Amino acid sequence: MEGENAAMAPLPEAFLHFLEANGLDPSLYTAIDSTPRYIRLKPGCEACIEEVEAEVKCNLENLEWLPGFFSLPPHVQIAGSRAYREGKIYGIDAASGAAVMALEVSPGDHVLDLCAAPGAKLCMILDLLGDSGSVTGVDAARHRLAACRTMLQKYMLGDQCRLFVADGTSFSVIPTRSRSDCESCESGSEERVDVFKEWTSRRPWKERKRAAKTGSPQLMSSSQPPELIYYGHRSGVVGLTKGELFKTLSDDELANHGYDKVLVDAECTHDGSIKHIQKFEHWGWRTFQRRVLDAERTDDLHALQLNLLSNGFRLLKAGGSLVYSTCSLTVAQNEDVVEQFLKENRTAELTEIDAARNWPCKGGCIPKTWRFDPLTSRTSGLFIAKFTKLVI
Ligand SMILES: C[S@@+](CC[C@H](N)C(=O)[O-])C[C@H]1O[C@@H](n2cnc3c(N)ncnc32)[C@H](O)[C@@H]1O
Repeated sequence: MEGENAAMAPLPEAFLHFLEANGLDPSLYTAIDSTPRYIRLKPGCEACIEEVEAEVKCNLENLEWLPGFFSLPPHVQIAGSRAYREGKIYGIDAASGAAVMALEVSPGDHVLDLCAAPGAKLCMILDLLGDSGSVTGVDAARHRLAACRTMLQKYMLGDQCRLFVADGTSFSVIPTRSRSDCESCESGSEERVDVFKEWTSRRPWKERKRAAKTGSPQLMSSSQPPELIYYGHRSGVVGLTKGELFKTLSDDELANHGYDKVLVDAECTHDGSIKHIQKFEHWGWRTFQRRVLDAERTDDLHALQLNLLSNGFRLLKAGGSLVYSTCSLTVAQNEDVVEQFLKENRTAELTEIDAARNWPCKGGCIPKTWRFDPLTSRTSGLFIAKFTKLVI
């Protein structure tokens, strides 16, 4: 069977070609099998560390540079542990945690997560948010966003969150601030009928019939309207009319009424992701070649990444911050996208990430950008850049 006994060394020919074409050193991947696993403790569950250690039969090592994160030996499985089932710990790589920390989420922020599923970073944002503010999660893949909704329910994090199946390159729904905060967003003349009530998982009969008729595409395209698949009772949706929820604003209005923080954890070739590489060891490298390395897809991805970044930035308020990350290590999907984006957006400024001073990672090919990789950082691979929207 293809992929059976596939070892990390030597790497398959197709992957080596991909690395060479992208100027990446294959030795980055020699540490994959010894890279630790990471967990994040749910805030308030600090007392359960010993319980987790006893269950997984190893010590949890505190990551000094990333609050709430612990490393475990690579072979340890957490999915069967009681702490995981009970929602006290999350499985999330430390590099992903760093991307969220770079956002510097403050209580009260309205945060947009433009490629949110399956939701490890979204949950961390919600844990950092405190009792006020909101998080809007968007993803083009319905089944992946449905998994994200399940995760919100498991970790009891849904109150201040709403989830839209939508194309992030054209998504336009503004944050739901309190109505008095946003007078210009109000549609005074609109009759307040048909307002959103408390969310229920049971869709009305009419809606189910419509969905059955049209079918449910797996990936949302930019021509389809966003579909709200979940909202918590403190997400700001309850009490709004459809017209208010989906009201769009001009770019000038967005400068005042856009999101405070935006995360664009963009779709990519996943070539830096340990989880993906290990998945393909199992599935077979031919699948990897077809699904990941295909040149045409890589070109499309570059445009998709730039469009996601540009639209995320458009929805940011002036003075707000955006973090762009990918789990690819290629320059084409990272620094090239950043440079092109800066050329096209004069109000965007690449920003220093203060926390990065303590991160075990390397600088990117342009100043103020960062690269995690298994060899340097003992984490999965991740590129991180942060932008501020200038007030002009
Ligand atoms: C790297 S994953 C995001 C991981 C996620 N941030 C997390 O922490 O769990 C990229 C996501 O982008 C989504 N995606 C791909 N194209 C998209 C688009 N045009 N608009 C929005 N999301 C898209 C994919 O479905 C995928 O879930």
